Amino acid sequence: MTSASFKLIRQQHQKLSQQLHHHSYRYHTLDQPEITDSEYDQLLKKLLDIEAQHPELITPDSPSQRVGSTPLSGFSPAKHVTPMLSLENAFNGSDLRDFDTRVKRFLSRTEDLQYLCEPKLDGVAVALTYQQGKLIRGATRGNGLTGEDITQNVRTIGAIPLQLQNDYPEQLEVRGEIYMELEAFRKLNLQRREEGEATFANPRNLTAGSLRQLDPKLTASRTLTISCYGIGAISGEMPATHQQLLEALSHWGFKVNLSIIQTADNIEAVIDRYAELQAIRETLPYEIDGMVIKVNSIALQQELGEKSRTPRWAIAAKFPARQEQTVLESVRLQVGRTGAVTPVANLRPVNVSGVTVSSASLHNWDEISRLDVRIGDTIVVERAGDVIPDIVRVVLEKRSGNETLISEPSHCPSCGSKLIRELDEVVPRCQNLDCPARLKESLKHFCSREAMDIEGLGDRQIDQLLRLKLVNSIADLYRLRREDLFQFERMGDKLADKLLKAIAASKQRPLENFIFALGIRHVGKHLAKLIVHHFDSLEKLAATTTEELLALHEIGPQVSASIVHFFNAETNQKLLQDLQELGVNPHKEERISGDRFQGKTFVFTGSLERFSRKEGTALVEAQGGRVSGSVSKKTDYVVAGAEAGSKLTKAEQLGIQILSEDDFLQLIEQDIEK
Ligand SMILES: NC(=O)c1ccc[n+]([C@@H]2O[C@H](COP(=O)([O-])OP(=O)(O)OC[C@H]3O[C@@H](n4cnc5c(N)ncnc54)[C@H](O)[C@@H]3O)[C@@H](O)[C@H]2O)c1
Ligand SMILES: [Zn+2]
Repeated sequence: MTSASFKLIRQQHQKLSQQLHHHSYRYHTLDQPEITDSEYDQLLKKLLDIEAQHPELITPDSPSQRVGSTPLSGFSPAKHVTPMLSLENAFNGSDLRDFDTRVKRFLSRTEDLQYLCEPKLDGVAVALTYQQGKLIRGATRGNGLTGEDITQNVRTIGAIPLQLQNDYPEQLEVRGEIYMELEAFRKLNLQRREEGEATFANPRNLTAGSLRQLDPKLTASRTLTISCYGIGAISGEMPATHQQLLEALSHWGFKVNLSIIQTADNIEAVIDRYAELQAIRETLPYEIDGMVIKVNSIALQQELGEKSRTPRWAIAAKFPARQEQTVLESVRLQVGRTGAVTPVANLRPVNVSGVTVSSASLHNWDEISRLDVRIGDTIVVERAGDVIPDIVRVVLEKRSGNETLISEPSHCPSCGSKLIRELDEVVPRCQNLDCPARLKESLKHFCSREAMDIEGLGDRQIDQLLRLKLVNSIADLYRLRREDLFQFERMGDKLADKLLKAIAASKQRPLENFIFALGIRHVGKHLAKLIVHHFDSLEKLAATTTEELLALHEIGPQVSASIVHFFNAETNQKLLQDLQELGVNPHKEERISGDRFQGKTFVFTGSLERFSRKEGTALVEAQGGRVSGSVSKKTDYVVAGAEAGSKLTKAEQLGIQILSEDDFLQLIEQDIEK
């Protein structure tokens, strides 16, 4: 090679390194990536390819040698006992076969080589330290050697045990991925979209943002959970295989994805499982961005050891990004119930990994200028967990010059009044309280299932009510007469009766539904529940102060200000009075109900002392859970009282989480406190 061409390669290497450092900082330290993960992975692969050809270019500060990025200074530093590493990447079967070859070349014996295939959850890595079974520290990965101490935030996550169970080791550091389920992510984004707040690009970003901020109340208000996949340190005996280690973790009370983890006896079986997992990716309740393959035997893991940045005994097989190119045809403006005007892109329909996509989120005008996206542009669209996909970037090579700029509107597309954008806001707002678009969104929200649950009043019917001018406010819903409804298209006697009945029935909804239905900014279903737990009646809530609200576990300054502001507004006071006069009488339900145990099955066994079986069952069912009489693979929790027998043994064999009576009550209370 001539010295001139080597110089060129060195320059290329330098440029890639700079780019990678920049993006790694944006992603790991600021939680504000500018490119997608797959674009980052491609850049890294280019760098690795150059370094494979020219090892002399590998310096200790090359992105290929470093994990993560600098920890944030707002947190106390948390030094790791053993480094938290990254994983090498594979993108296809051939990369996996290369991995298998490398592993076998390194090992002195390979007869009992077996792999473990785990889903690669896309969240934030944490190290949880336990002493004598008590959680004493939670830390982020940071740069691998030092992370951030986020103990206070981690403690608010219900799925992280504060106290371990059974025969736990005296010293233990567990590693896992904190993440947010898709449904919770979508709900939160929807709420933020309606309120004109910045939405999150994907659940990982949201998780990182919720964990790495200084107010534990904010962390607690976001429904995060965890999946544990390994350890950093352990006292006492180490299990023989990684699978046994994971089973032990589950036995001690950690959440482990046991049902989806599989062993594979050779690399072809691994590749089959990779395809299988990719096929079920869309059906999982959380985002996975690949599959992690680990050598199952701990002895073999130790023989293989680590490189500077990655272990030799594991690899991450990434899934391809769910991206396609299409054309942005036009932009429509949506007016939310708080008056926020947000832009949505109408796209030429395109199939993105099995789903037809015809619109994408543009988020807000800052985002539009950052992307420099214009009408007529060819763009890259990506599905990343949200119902509405994202625009990743503009394909500049395809720009013809005929594209038109997307300008920020000055007037409301619905009522024509002047829009105002406050300094700290990302979108402009219509200030007109009587704006038809705002009323429509408020009505839709008010009637929705999780709010007043008025069956038969969906989007279409609400459109008609407004068009026929039968309703000019939320209170008007309760003033509707039978004859009014006959102005509807295709309305018969039966249907009209049914609708009137549904409206009347909504007068007796639980208070938490009503508070949620009011559409107070920042008050989602979860907070509405919390508020009802503390204020017995609407009157008490309406008379509250910011100080009183701030004393509650999950309520911060923004939320408390918003609630007080809502009840101080004259129009809202009038609305509440009208509703009361019309007989809307929301009440506090005796037992706090929720959906925290939705899809979960409990089994009670042994003799229970703190509560009866019937009471226990009621508590589980109030949270949407199920109680069964026998233990099977489908059981999620076994609550064991004194002298529990065969059911307990079976649960232990199956690695099902076992709760003492106290653990169970703690689990129930956690929800009520939150
Ligand atoms: N978009 C950007 O600008 C940008 C910048 C930097 C990094 N990234 C992305 O971040 C990732 C790279 O960072 P990385 O070093 O964290 O590597 P990685 O995410 O590829 O792999 C390591 C991580 O995987 C996680 N993990 C999930 N399930 C696991 C399991 N079952 N077993 C073990 N680990 C598991 C752990 O948190 C671990 O730290 C890539 O996805 C990359 O695309 C993106
Ligand atoms: Zn308007």
